[in-house]
Formats: sequence, C-alpha cells, structure tokens
Amino acid sequence: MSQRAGLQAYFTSLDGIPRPAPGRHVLGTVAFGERTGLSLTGQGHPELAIPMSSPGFDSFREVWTTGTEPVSGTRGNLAFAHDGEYLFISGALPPLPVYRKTVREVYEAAFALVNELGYPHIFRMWNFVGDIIGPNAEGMEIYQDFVAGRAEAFASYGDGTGHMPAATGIGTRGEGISFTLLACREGRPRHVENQRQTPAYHYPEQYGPKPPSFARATRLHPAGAGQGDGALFVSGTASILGHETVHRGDVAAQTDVVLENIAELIGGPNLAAAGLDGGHELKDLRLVKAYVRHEADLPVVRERCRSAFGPDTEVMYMNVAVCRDDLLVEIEGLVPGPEWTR
Ligand SMILES: C=C(O[C@@H]1C=C(C(=O)O)C=C[C@H]1O)C(=O)O
Repeated sequence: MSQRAGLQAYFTSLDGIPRPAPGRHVLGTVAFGERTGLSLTGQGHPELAIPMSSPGFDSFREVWTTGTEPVSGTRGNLAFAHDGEYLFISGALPPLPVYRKTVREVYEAAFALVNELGYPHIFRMWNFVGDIIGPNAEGMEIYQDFVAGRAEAFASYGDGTGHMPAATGIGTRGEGISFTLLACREGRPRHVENQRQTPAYHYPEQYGPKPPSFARATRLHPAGAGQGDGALFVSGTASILGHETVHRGDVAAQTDVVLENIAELIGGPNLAAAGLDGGHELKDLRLVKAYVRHEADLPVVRERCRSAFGPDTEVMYMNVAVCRDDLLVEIEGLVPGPEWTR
C-alpha cells in the first residue's frame, strides 16, 4: 500500500485564508482569536473559532492538512471533514446552566459519527471550556461538570482507558464548550502515560465525580508505516506530580515542572515503558501552545519556553484559565512524524 501523504499541521495568521503547500488540502482549521463559532468556510473545510486571544498574547490559526482532497459536512452541533484516512470533527455547545447531559449527548454524537464514517481510532482531542473553573448553576465547577458528561460519553465509545486519546481541556475567554477531535481509519494510535503522573482517568474523586478521559500522549502509527513512525501528540501538561498540583503560587517553578513532565513523557525510557521505540527531547517539539493563567506571568513562562525548546519550535501563548484554580501554566505540543514536511 503506498504511503498516503500523511496528516500535517501548521500555525498561520488569522488574516486571509489558509494556503497549504502544493498538493496539500485543508482538512480543518481552528481559529484562536476573538470570535466564537463553528462553520464550513468558503473553501469548504470546517473551522472552529474560539475566543482565546488578548493584547500582548498570540492570535493564530491552526491548519490541519492532508494529501488527499477531503469531503466535508455538518450534522447537528458538529462540522467535519475526512479524506479516507483522517477525520476532523469539531463540535460546539452554547453556554448552559449545567453541561453534563448535553456534553454527553454531543460527544456521543461525535463518537457515533467517528464510527459511522469508519474512522474508529481517535488520537487527539481539544476541549475548550468557557469559564472552566467557574461554578455552574448548581455550584459545581464547570470543568468537573464537563468532565462528567465526557466520561459518560467515553463509556459508550471505547473499552475504558485503552481508548483514551491525548487531549487538552483548557479555558477560553468566552462562554460555552467546543471541541475538536482527530481520528484515523487504518492508522494505529498508541496511548502513553507519564511515570511522573497518575493517569488522569485514575484521579481520585476529590477532583470531581468522574475522572478526566485522556491519555498523557498518543503516538500515531500511520497506516503502512513501520514501528516508531508517526507523530507523538502531547496532551496539555501542567504542574502536577502524581495527581497533585505542585508549587502553588509559583509560576516559575510550575513552568519548570511542566517542562520536566513533558521531557520525561517523550523520552525513551517512558516510551519504552509503553512498548514504543524511539525517544525525543523538548527541542523536538513543534506546534507548542502555552496557556498562561495570569497576564503578568507571560515573561517568566516565555523565558523558560525559549530556553527549553529549539529555535524551530513555534510557541503560541494565550492568557486563559487552566482546569484547576491553582494551576498557573499549561503546555502542549507534538513531535512530528517522518511524513511531516511543509
Ligand atoms: C492539566 C491536566 O488536564 C488538562 C485537562 C485535560 C482534559 O480534561 O481533557 C487534558 C489535559 C490538560 O489540558 C491534568 O490533569 O494533568
């Protein structure tokens, strides 16, 4: 089977329309700006717009491309595109007094679409949660409310923790909840945990009625590739050791722990513990997003990211809340696979 030109992504300006390299086709985009919305663009691909940008921080578009012309569509709260190997789905919910039931219904609809279209392997999710640490109408933290509904949807999708993809669950500067997921047909995701952290799906009940449904990372073995190929998607990572927040109130120390956590996660010994070959360093990361809780903390976080990542690592900074009130910074990214060129 010829190696299908794989999935790739890049960051670009919000101005104008995405212009991928020759032979590449836009599968879907996420606009990290001031707008909120979900639609098929004039170019025919789904775009999720989320209010994430603010003065002094970044605004940008994340563009996912493939080597095959995709087919797109909408269904209820969902917009999607697929190319025969990769599927991009985005969904959006309006602000609600309580989210659990509607989150379960919309995520179940997304998982049903994953299976109906024939792309059963979800390998990365992003969950954008407005007012993430604020209270819902019943006084429960909105993140915990969201997590409970998502966990119930995941119960119908997979066989439990073996199917938890890498994910990010992060605040926005607006309201409502939206998400993007990436899934594949023939590729094989391998989910990875971090030996420094309790798997999120095993968090104790002190963090909420249901534990979060995600893995610390997912390596995607593209169809037809050998062992060790494929991108490594790194979940949003915070200053958590075991299941506890460390260095409350100290953004410098929290940033150091975040970077240490990611370095451990993507390193050879931790990947080997998951039965995977290879190993990477922080300088190998690309498409990094850094979420900074307090505006004044940006210089400290930026200085540490510049020191830790390589000159080829693009880092976008956003001033949004993280999923716990005592977390001051969170970082995500990916290590491209060999098929990633642009
Ligand atoms: C920071 C953490 O969780 C955050 C929330 C996630 C989610 O709920 O999908 C995924 C990764 C992070 O963005 C953590 O629990 O370590």
